[in-house]
Amino acid sequence: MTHESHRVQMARSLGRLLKGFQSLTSLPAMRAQRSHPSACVPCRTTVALPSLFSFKPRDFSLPNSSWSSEMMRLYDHYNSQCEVEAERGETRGGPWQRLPSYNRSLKYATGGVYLSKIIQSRARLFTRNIREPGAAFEYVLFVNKEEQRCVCIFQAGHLLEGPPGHVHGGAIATMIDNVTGTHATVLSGPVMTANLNINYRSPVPLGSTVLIESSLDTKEGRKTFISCKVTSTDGSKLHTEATALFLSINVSHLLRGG
Ligand SMILES: CCCCCCCC/C=C\CCCCCCCC(=O)SCCNC(=O)CCNC(=O)[C@H](O)C(C)(C)COP(=O)(O)OP(=O)(O)OC[C@H]1O[C@@H](n2cnc3c(N)ncnc32)[C@H](O)[C@@H]1OP(=O)(O)O
Repeated sequence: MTHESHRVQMARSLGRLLKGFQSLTSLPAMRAQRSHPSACVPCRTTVALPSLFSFKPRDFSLPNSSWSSEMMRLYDHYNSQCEVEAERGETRGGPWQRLPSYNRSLKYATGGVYLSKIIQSRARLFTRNIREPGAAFEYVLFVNKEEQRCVCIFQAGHLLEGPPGHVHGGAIATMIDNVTGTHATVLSGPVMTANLNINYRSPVPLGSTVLIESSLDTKEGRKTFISCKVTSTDGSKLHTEATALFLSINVSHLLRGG
């Protein structure tokens, strides 16, 4: 296989992946697969995966034993407001949809097994590359398409320390980029971060659970502008504020190395 045909195949694979990711929010239902004993929401169903996934990879956005009771309470709160499948495949109620989260992109895309062997065998999504539950980034994202906003429930583990007892600013920036970037992808398809502006207002205690909320400011041509804030779970404390600009890209942009 020539270098050029590798690139073409990878472009196709990435294109399918991004399309699949975006179409997730328009699937009949983003059903909750629950694995935590204390979770008690009415919809006990399985996760809907896009057809491009050839087998079931681990969905990191589902509860695990490291999740605090506050993390579980908020997960249940949003999960219980998620779209559920009613009879005959129709959907019922629920303004929110939970976004599943995997640690390898290409491996699970059609053709990705081949590509992953050559190019991507060791690549992992930055925020999902530590196996020990609770050690680093524990989070789940919910999207509200009508209100064009996202909510992420984030529990910061002990490996994310910056100032003693508090979360590293780079880890907070990573999560803001992750949440706003995912939100922009849902709204606009393939994008890359062009600008990220962050004001750190108060430190985030290590081990705590916080809310990261993002909302669409405006879309202008290829540009998607998003605002974001990190707060305590009761909303009383503002930890961080950010604005971000995402530019829509053609996937070939990634293959050219930018
Ligand atoms: C990739 C898709 C991933 C999707 C995954 C789906 C599966 C989901 C799984 C898991 C979710 C995880 C989600 C994580 C998300 C993380 C996202 C990141 O961290 S991305 C890495 C950091 N970003 C970079 O490395 C970009 C580097 N920069 C570039 O590549 C280029 O500069 C780029 C693409 C941003 C723009 O380049 P140009 O050539 O396409 O566009 P030009 O012509 O320069 O600009 C177009 C317009 O935008 C303005 N512009 C460009 N940069 C600007 C800036 N920094 N500030 C303000 N305006 C800017 C320009 O002034 C111009 O505006 P006028 O059309 O004239 O009005």
